[in-house]
Amino acid sequence: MIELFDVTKRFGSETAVDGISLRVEKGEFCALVGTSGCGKSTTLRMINRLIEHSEGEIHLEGQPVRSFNEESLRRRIGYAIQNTGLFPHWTVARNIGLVPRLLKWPKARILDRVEELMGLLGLPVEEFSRKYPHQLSGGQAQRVGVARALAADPDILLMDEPFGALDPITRETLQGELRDLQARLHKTIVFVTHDMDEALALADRLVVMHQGRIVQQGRPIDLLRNPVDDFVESLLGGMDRGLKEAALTRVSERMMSFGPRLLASERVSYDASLSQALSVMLWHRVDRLTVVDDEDIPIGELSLRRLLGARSS
Ligand SMILES: Nc1ncnc2c1ncn2[C@@H]1O[C@H](COP(=O)(O)OP(=O)(O)OP(=O)(O)O)[C@@H](O)[C@H]1O
Repeated sequence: MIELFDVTKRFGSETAVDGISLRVEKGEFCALVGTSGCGKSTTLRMINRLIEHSEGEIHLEGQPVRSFNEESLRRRIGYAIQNTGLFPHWTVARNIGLVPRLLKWPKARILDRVEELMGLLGLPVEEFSRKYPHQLSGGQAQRVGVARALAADPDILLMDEPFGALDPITRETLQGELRDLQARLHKTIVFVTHDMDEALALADRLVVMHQGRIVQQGRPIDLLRNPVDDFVESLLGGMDRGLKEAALTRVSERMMSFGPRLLASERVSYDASLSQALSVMLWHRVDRLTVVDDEDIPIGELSLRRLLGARSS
């Protein structure tokens, strides 16, 4: 668990972070969003003490972060950043093993861990372990960055725009993989991003910052439905909020289980989002879809009325 109590950071006369309080539960995925310069990266870096806070308290598992020495912070907190920060003259394997080496793990254990992580991040050992960062694509380099952040099996992962420089398809793939990793490894993640769709898709808790302060935080769906002011509303997509909300709702939440009836001509998975279902309806000019399970077996129906939230079909 990470807790910030009334934390302020000043750089000279400038206040970058202004009295913020935040609690990220164990295993929670928290996304920090806001306009450029609002203090997101500074907040992240105060958690692992790359930047020292000026006022307030930051706690990890109930202990002040200042009471941890450098080694135990390295062990507990992984850090991944946009341009990966990989050492250009080190191989992929050596880059991933950085923190375990600093922690003086035995060589064989480091090797095992590096290979395990390369497997986890979809980087075949034979192909990649001896490559250098300049021989990697952007997406591969980001995977190495995430593997390195996970190397010492930290409870906490801090990620600053880790997929920022990637094309939309690679980015979406890595987002999906991060979501799967999170589901399997239950890390506590604080994630900074400029991309609202990325934040909405990944976060359990969304934290909106503006000029060094937190203006609203909560579940993405709650912020979409009840933004506190015009700033939050426009940051969350203004008129597109309805589509963003539909992207967060599964077909299974709105479908009608089958009674005996005619199948609709077009199908959609129970696990698709309402925005995907709406897209299928628009594309095929139909107002009802057959809902299918993972084996493509019909299990229900979604009508446009139900998609829009009406109770009867
Ligand atoms: N080391 C520093 N020295 C002086 N000022 C700094 C330093 N780091 C950040 N700042 C200032 O603090 C404010 C917050 O910066 P920060 O990088 O945290 O914002 P951000 O929300 O992450 O922005 P972006 O989305 O553009 O990365 C900015 O005004 C920035 O200029």
